[in-house]
Amino acid sequence: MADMADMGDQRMVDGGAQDSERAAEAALRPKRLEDFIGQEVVRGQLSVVLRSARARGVTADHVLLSGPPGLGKTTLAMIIAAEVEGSLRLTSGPAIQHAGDLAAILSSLEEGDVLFIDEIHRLARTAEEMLYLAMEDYRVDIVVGKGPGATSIPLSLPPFTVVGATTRAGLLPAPLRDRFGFTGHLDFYGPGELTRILRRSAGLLGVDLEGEAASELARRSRGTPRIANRLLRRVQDWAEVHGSPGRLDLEAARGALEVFEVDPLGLDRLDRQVLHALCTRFGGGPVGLTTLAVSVGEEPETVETVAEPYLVREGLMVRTPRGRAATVAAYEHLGLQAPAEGVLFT
Ligand SMILES: Nc1ncnc2c1ncn2[C@@H]1O[C@H](COP(=O)(O)OP(=O)(O)OP(=O)(O)O)[C@@H](O)[C@H]1O
Ligand SMILES: [Mg+2]
Repeated sequence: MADMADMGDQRMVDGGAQDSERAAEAALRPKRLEDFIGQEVVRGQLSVVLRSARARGVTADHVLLSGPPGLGKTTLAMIIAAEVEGSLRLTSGPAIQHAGDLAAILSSLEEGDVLFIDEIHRLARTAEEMLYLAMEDYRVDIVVGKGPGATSIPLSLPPFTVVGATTRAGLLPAPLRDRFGFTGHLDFYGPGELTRILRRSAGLLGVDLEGEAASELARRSRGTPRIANRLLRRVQDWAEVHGSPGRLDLEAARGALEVFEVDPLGLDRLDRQVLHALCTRFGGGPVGLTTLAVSVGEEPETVETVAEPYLVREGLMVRTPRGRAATVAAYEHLGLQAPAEGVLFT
């Protein structure tokens, strides 16, 4: 794998993990499609796309992956490169400030390379237009010189595959979306899938994860493999300091969940803050996304892409034409008294 030397803003590439977290994640990433657990629909479709390309001896179609953080977009991008036996080149929307940055990357591609563009919805406008041309016609226009004397030299590119990842597919301009031959949307994992992921990770870490402990962690992982793997490491820590290293039973799982204040539904700090603000400051809503985000000191985009999808999926929050609203279940979950009057969603 030939990673780009300057990956720009590293933080963007892996969703904000620190170095140690990043290394731990990398160690647990499935490397082939057959090791990727869950997401049966997307996995099946991808398998067809990749196998067909291989059978025909052509470069695989461009692939767009969308979905909330930590569900496996980067992992799948790496798997695609491995499956097509192409070198993986990594970059991200925010790392490409100017069209020239993208031109430099494109002009260095080799046949069959997989260019992974994380957070593709954050590409600069000019870069986006350059990417259309590159994806469709395998061509890039290199501008030489400045001002009136500038000329553009067309450069043809070898066939390659773009894999774009985004937490916000809705933000991609239609012309860009249309240039992807296949779009896969990743959704939250069910407890059964998370249990399998946890077992696999425990195997790789060389720890003995008992069945009940695995189920408990799976239920409290917010439908997210990244979180499941993190919790597993915290349970490992707990077992270590409580004198049973490597033995992860229900007691260790519950102990760790308590020490690290994991909510019974697996909600994290931001989830709870958003829900709490919605219930206590806005009377359950509906309230506009921006107002809600400001009240918890976050960007609207963060609330919308990181917290909201899971709250909606768990039936704690609903999206209405007039804004976000809490459900009765949200009040119950927070141990709050639901208002006697007003619009309340069940
Ligand atoms: N289906 C899966 N099976 C096993 N492990 C998985 C699966 N999906 C994700 N993981 C694990 O979860 C971690 C996070 O996955 P990944 O980095 O691919 O998420 P992402 O969707 O790219 O997140 P972000 O939007 O924050 O970049 C990885 O370490 C990987 O090992
Ligand atoms: Mg990622």
